Parts: sequence; structure tokens; C-alpha cells
Amino acid sequence: MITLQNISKVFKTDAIETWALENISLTIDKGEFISIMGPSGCGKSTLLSIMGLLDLPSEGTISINGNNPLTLKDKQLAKFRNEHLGFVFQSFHLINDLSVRDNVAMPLLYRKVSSKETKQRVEAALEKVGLTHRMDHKPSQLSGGQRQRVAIARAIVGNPSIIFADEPTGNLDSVMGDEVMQMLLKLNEEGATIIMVTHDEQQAKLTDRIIRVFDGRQVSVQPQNKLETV
Ligand SMILES: Nc1ncnc2c1ncn2[C@@H]1O[C@H](COP(=O)(O)OP(=O)(O)OP(=O)(O)O)[C@@H](O)[C@H]1O
Repeated sequence: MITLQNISKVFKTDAIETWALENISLTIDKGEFISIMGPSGCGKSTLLSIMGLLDLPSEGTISINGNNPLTLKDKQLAKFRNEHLGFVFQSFHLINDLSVRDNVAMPLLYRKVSSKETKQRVEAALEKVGLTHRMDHKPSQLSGGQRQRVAIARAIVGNPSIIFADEPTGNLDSVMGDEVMQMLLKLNEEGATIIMVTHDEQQAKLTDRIIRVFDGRQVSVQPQNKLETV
């Protein structure tokens, strides 16, 4: 479903070149729940951004669902990302002036979806995360865990084939973090492919595989966590 071949990323500023990623190759299958782990600054977020087509690699190729998105022009790339990929970030990235309902509807604004269908899809996504009773609230009126659940509803409303989550529980206390993690596990059980950056070994153990990164290089892929913990 996702294949990266020889992906490198160099950030160039005036005097310095930083190789955030060096020669990463990996394959992620449909339906997998993957954790990306490693020390601060090792390149996890850069890797997630490149897999999620939010940033372009300096070298290498990416295939997603059999497509080669790196050949697309900006507008087509945005359309591809909107249709295939969903995102959840550590700091939620919700728009505070909009209601929960309107935040969740955002990815559908870029598609030709009727208002009736938008309403149905938004309500179904909010039902999945248990927040239909908060649809007309503003994000500021919700707890951190609830805000992240709104962000998850926004990530799934467009029915993407892959969900990227960058430290989705990083700003939450352990109870709310567990709630969000359980929600991601449930979405995965229902068929979603999920790729998550995390610092939390306990959470990572609940996922199918851990990809460990060190200094921009992939140092190991730990297979079949779920079997190990049985
Ligand atoms: N836009 C940028 N310009 C220059 N250097 C960058 C940029 N983004 C990231 N880097 C550098 O690339 C390296 C990898 O950063 P990245 O954010 O991917 O690490 P990370 O593993 O996600 O870190 P953390 O766990 O602290 O969030 C770091 O050395 C960082 O300073």
C-alpha cells in the first residue's frame, strides 16, 4: 500500500545542511498499524510528513496505493492527499472559531460533496468517536481528549485509506491518551491503515510493527508485536 525506496531528506539553510533522513526503504501493507519510534530529532516527523505527502523528499520514490504521487503537480497532489490520506497531529490543529461540526467537515470542502451528504458523513464520523452530543460546541469548550477525537473524526470523514498520526497522545494526560489510543485501535480493527509517531513504548506495543529510527536512518523494524504480547 505504501512503499518508500531510498528516501532521503536534506534541509538546507544558509550555512548548514541537515540530513533528516538517509536512505530509508520500507513497505507498509493495507490494514497495518505501524508505530514510528526513536529519540528526539531523529527524523520521525519528517518521515511521517514525507509519507503523508506534506513534504517532498530530496531523493527517493514513494508509491501509495499503486500511484506515484511525486510526479503530480501541486494541485493534483493536494487532491490526492485529500482523497487518500487523513492526518491527526499532536496539537489537534482545529479551527477555534468553527464548531466541531464545521471542523470535521473541512476535508469535504475540497470535494464536490452535497451539503446533505456532508452532514451525514460528519455525523457518522462524530458518532464513531462518540461526540455527536458536542457537534455544535467550539473546540475551546472541549477537553483535550475530546479535541483529539474531533481531529480523528476530521481525519476519517473523507474515508481515507491511510491515517497518519504524529504523537496523537503527546498533549494528553494518560487517561485521555489511552482513550485516543483505543479509538485508533478500533479504527484499525475496522480496516484503517494507521501510521503513528509515538514516544510511548506501551502504546507502540499495541500496534503491529515498530519502525525504529536513529539519526535519520531506519535501524530496525520489529515485526508482529501483537504476537509477542499474546
Ligand atoms: N524545516 C526544517 N529546517 C531545517 N531542519 C529541520 C527542519 N525540520 C526538521 N529539521 C531537522 O531535521 C531533523 C529531524 O527532525 P524531526 O522533526 O523529523 O525529528 P523528530 O524525530 O520528529 O523529533 P521530535 O521527537 O523531537 O519531534 C532534526 O535535526 C531537525 O532539526
